[in-house]
Amino acid sequence: MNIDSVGIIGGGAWGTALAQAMRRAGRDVALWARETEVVSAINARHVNAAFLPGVALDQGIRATAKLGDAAACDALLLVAPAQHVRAVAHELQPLLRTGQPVVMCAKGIEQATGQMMGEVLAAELPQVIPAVLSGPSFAADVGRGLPAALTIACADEAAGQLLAERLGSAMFRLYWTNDLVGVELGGAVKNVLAIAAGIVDGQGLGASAHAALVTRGFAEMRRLGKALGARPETLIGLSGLGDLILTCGSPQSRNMSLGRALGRGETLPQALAGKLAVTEGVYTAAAVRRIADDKSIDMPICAAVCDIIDGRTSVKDAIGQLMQRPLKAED
Ligand SMILES: NC(=O)C1=CN([C@@H]2O[C@H](COP(=O)(O)OP(=O)(O)OC[C@H]3O[C@@H](n4cnc5c(N)ncnc54)[C@H](O)[C@@H]3O)[C@@H](O)[C@H]2O)C=CC1
Ligand SMILES: O=C(CO)COP(=O)(O)O
Repeated sequence: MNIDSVGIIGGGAWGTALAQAMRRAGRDVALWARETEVVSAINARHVNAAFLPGVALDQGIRATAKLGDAAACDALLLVAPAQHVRAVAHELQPLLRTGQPVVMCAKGIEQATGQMMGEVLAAELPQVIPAVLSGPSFAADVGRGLPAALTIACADEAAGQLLAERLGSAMFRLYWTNDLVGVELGGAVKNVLAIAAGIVDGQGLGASAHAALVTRGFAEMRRLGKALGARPETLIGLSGLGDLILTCGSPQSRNMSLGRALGRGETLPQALAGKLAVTEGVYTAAAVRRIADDKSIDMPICAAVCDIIDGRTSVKDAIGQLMQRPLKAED
C-alpha cells in the first residue's frame, strides 16, 4: 500500500485543519467541501473564512465539489459531523476501492441508531480498511501548525503504522493503537462532559467544582468503556483523558462554550443561534444516555446533560440532584 495522496471529506474547521496537517506531512491533498463558496475561497484565495477564519492555507490544498476527486486519493479522512457521516459514506461507497484506508475523524455517536462511528463505517463502507483519528486537537491550533499529538486506531497493525507514518509529522504526532472502540468512545463522550464542565463554569461554581465534575465525568467514561470493551490504557491516553482535559478546560471548545451559555441561563436555541459550527455533544448526549440505560451503567453527569438539552430539567435542579448523589471510591 502506498499513501501519497489524501482525500479529505468535509471542509469544516477540522477538515480544513487536517488538510494543512496533511500538506505539512508532505501529502497531496484533495479537500471535498459541500459549500461551493468554501471550494472557491480555498482555491482562489487560500482561505476558509466560513469555518477556519484567520488561517492562511497551504496553496497546494486543492478543494473540490466532486466527491470522486477526493475518493480517488490513496487514503481518505472522513470529517463530516457525526450525524451526517452515514449519508456521506453512503454516497462515497461506489467510489471507493477494496482495501482503501478510510480514517474516521468525527467525534460523536449517531443519534438515530446509537451506533458508534466505526459501526456506521463498517455498515456503509464494508470494503475499506477502517481507522479512527482522535485526540486533543483544536482545529485552530492544528491549522496554524502548532504542535499536537493524537491517536490513530486501526485493527490492521501494518496499515495503522503506515497511516501514522504517512499522515503524521513532527508537529502532528500520531500514535497507533488497535483499540478502535476505546479511541472513538473517548472522543464522543468527552463532548458531552465538556458541556457539563461549561455548565459548571457558567453557573460560577468555581475551579474546585470544575475539577470534581471532570474527574467524576472521567469515571463515567471509564465505566462505559469497560462495558463496551475499550482498553483502560486507551481511555487514560490522548484520545480519552487527553481530549477530556483539553475540551473541558478551554472556552475554545464549542461544547464547553455551549455549556457555559446554558449555565449562564440561555436556552439551547439561544445558545446555538447563528452558529455554523457543529456542537457534537448536543446530539451525542441522548445516544450516550440510551447506551448507559440499556447496559445499566451509572452515568449521571451525561444523563443530566441529556435532560438539560431536552428541556426535561433545569440546570439548577440537575446540579442539585448530582450533588446529592453519594461519592464512591472510583469517582
Ligand atoms: N473543530 C475542531 O476543533 C475539531 C472537530 N472535530 C470533529 O470533526 C467533525 C467535523 O467538525 P468540524 O470540521 O469542526 O465542523 P464545523 O463545525 O467547522 O463545520 C460544520 C461542517 O458540517 C458540514 N455539514 C453541515 N451540514 C451537513 C450535511 N447535511 N451533510 C454533511 N455535512 C454537513 C459543513 O459542510 C461543515 O463541513 C466533528 O465530529 C467534530 O467533533 C474533531 C477534532 C477537532
Ligand atoms: O474535539 C475537539 C478538540 O479535541 C474540539 O472540541 P469542540 O468540538 O468542543 O470544539
